[in-house]
Amino acid sequence: MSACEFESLEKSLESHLPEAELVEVKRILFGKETKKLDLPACAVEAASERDFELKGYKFDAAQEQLRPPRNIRVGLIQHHIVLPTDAPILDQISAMHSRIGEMVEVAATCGVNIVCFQETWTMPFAFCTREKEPWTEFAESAEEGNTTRFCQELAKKYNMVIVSPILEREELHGTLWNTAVVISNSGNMLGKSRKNHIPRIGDFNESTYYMEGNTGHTVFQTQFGKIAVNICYGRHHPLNWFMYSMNGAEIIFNPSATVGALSEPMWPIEARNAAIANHCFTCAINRVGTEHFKSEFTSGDGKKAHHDFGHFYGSSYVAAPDGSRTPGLSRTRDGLLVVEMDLNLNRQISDKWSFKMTGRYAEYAEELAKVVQHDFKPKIVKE
Ligand SMILES: NC(=O)NCCC(=O)O
Repeated sequence: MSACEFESLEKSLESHLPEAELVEVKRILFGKETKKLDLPACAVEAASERDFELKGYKFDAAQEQLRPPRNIRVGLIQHHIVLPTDAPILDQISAMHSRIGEMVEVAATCGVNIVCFQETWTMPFAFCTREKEPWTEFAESAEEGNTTRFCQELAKKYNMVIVSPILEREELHGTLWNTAVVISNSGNMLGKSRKNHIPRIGDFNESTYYMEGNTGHTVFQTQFGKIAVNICYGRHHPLNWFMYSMNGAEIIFNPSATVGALSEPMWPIEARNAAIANHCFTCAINRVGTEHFKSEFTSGDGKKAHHDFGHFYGSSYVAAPDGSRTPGLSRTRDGLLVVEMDLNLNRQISDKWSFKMTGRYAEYAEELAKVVQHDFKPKIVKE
């Protein structure tokens, strides 16, 4: 079986382990067995008809005396590109809009309050090619673009906050960015958050296309909680998660596009660790499939030129501040993960572990200010 045919770790464990052992394995692997969420039969039926995986889980928090529970539902959507990469651009974008439209409809049936799509969801991840055309034509205005308009309609119709990561074109200066547009459940655009860290690894030649973000670590106050978006490669930077959390994020989304050979061993750890370290929920989303490009490209590794990027392994999941996590979606199929969470858990875990209270931030700030100076001398004691 090839890596791109292996559907999921959980499925494999479920089909090979005796039941009692499976319970223990899941407890160790996922922190505790996350409760399954009962989803409406019509949603399950629609997902099956529309050929995508639908899974639901629930994170509980303790009942408090002074605060009512703050239960909300998030939806994570992972998907293939719909049309081949050489189809007309508008057709590719429209096909992706229809696919997302039918998945969001199911999310609405499942009571999702905030949905997040994968990184640059309207396009193939063509940055491996280093060709500017036609890929830059996928870029749209975050404020006025068709994709934002499309999401605004969905947000209003379903009373849902939508996080829509796109390739953004800022018309005034012609600058391109990798941007998550955040749309309120009222249908208004709440704002945008640009990708802070651009990869320079493997075929992720993204610095050829767009710039490091300049929107800092914005947090969006929505009706369903304070949310932030740490786009893809930003998940390797603990300080990036940290700064969103310092600005008050209760849920940090990590819309991504990453391939198996490069990052799969890191995937289950990074967002989960960020949830633990920052007393918040994190949501990691990755696309699925293998995308083929007409022109060959090389990977700068001495190997032959090739036409495809490698396998995007999906495996989207949600992690909670207590260190537990949901099982992942499939490595191969489109999917919607619906997760109910009580946001009160963040403060409960903060009171228990107190990482923010015990963090020596003033000391770090002082030392870091010195470290970044060009004449910095490391503090090393020698015999
Ligand atoms: N899209 C993106 O930033 N990918 C970089 C590779 C990775 O972070 O796994």
